Amino acid sequence: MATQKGKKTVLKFDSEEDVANALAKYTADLSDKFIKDKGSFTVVLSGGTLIDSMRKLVEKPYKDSVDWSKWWIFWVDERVVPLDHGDSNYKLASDGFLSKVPIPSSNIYAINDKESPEGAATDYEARVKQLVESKVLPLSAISGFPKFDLMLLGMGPDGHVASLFPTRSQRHEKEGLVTFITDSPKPPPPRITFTFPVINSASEIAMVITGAELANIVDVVLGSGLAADGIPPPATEVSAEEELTWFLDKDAASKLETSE
Ligand SMILES: O=C(O)[C@H](O)[C@@H](O)[C@H](O)[C@H](O)COP(=O)(O)O
Repeated sequence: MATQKGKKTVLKFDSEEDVANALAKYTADLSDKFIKDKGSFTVVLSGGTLIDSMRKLVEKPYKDSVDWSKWWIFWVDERVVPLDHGDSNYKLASDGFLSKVPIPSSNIYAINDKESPEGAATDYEARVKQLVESKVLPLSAISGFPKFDLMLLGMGPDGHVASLFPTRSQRHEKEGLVTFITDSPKPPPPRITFTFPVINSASEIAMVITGAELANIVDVVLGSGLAADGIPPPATEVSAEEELTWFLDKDAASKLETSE
């Protein structure tokens, strides 16, 4: 299957607040576009600070202007803990975002938290495949994998995205849609995660990266692409079929060459 990488754009903002404002407009504009084009908007969330970065989306004008009834929500990775556990990405998103906008609950795809990590990955993959069957999710004409409209991703200081870590095998998974890990270097250990073939089949991807603690890895990923240990950080593998957009605040971009 031919691979095609879309456009890559790097946006730098003076503050995290400016990133949040820009992310809200970007997401609302994509919502309008996809709902106009195909009647739905499929959005894949990360955990971590991303949900806080989405806070402007649940304020005016977007709270009232976005057609939330046409949104479908998924997670790019999830910790295999009860959905009401403090470590759950579902709980994080529910408390900070989903409880504030009227997305139909039947359109929100949380993991089956009664399963083992392997069982939860198998279950999530089956449910994504069912949505392809029912035409909610198209298949990418390039990769043949399910194609989500928008993925909102964070990145760890080691350059991990989702739960695809530099020294773990899951980053190399090329067949399955969803895999699992039981020894995540970032706690908690048990997680499920979309694989790179699914991530990189998305139409649009936003990498939302703020804070000085990520400045080094941002310079590696957007600069040399090689970390000190010589291992390419997983974030260097991220691409979108239409556009990959990096949203950086000044602190996260502080090590980038000014010419970037
Ligand atoms: O489940 C998770 O932990 C996230 O999906 C993870 O991939 C996160 O996006 C990065 O670790 C960045 O986390 P921060 O945004 O908190 O820095």
